Amino acid sequence: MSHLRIYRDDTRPDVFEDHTTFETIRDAAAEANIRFERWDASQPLAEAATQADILTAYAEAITRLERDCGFATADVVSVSASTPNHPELRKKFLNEHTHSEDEARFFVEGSGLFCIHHGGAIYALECTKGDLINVPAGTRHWFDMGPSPRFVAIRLFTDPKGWIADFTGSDVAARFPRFEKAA
Ligand SMILES: CSCCC(=O)/C(O)=C/O
Ligand SMILES: [Fe+2]
Ligand code: NI
Repeated sequence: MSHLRIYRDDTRPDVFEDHTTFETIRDAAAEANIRFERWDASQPLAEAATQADILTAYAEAITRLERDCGFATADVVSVSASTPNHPELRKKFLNEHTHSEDEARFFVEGSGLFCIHHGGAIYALECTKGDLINVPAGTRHWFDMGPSPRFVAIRLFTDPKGWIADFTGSDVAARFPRFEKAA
């Protein structure tokens, strides 16, 4: 299940506000300008599904996001414990960064933890299959796929160059709990 914990960024992370229902997660996330929705993710995907297969299976959702939100391109990030370089991939997203465009991700399989740093708080949002998250441009955040990852996420971009991040240089991500869920 999706799960949101909200920590203060200036205290120990053992005190937090906990949200476990869709409505309370959506409303609390909206305080940080995070869009959180549940979308249909019931398209069957073969174990060996390629990026093109996944984009085709979810073409309708992608077209809707492109039309309504101005995204120009989409790609797929699919990582599992058998992905050879998954520890390096985990590290790539693990430090606080921003993007010059909105970060929209649609989880069609598995789960991962988005941490958004906004207004003196850390919004740690575990996204699972069917979740659509949009983190606005310029928002400090990081993402943890965990030590034994399993997720497939569709990423939408307005810049055809794809994923470009500006790292803040902050060590804040290291002060909050990691995503430890096993695949
Ligand atoms: C869940 S998609 C991979 C993570 C990513 O693209 C990103 O920018 C994390 O902050
Ligand atoms: Fe990001
Ligand atoms: Ni949970």
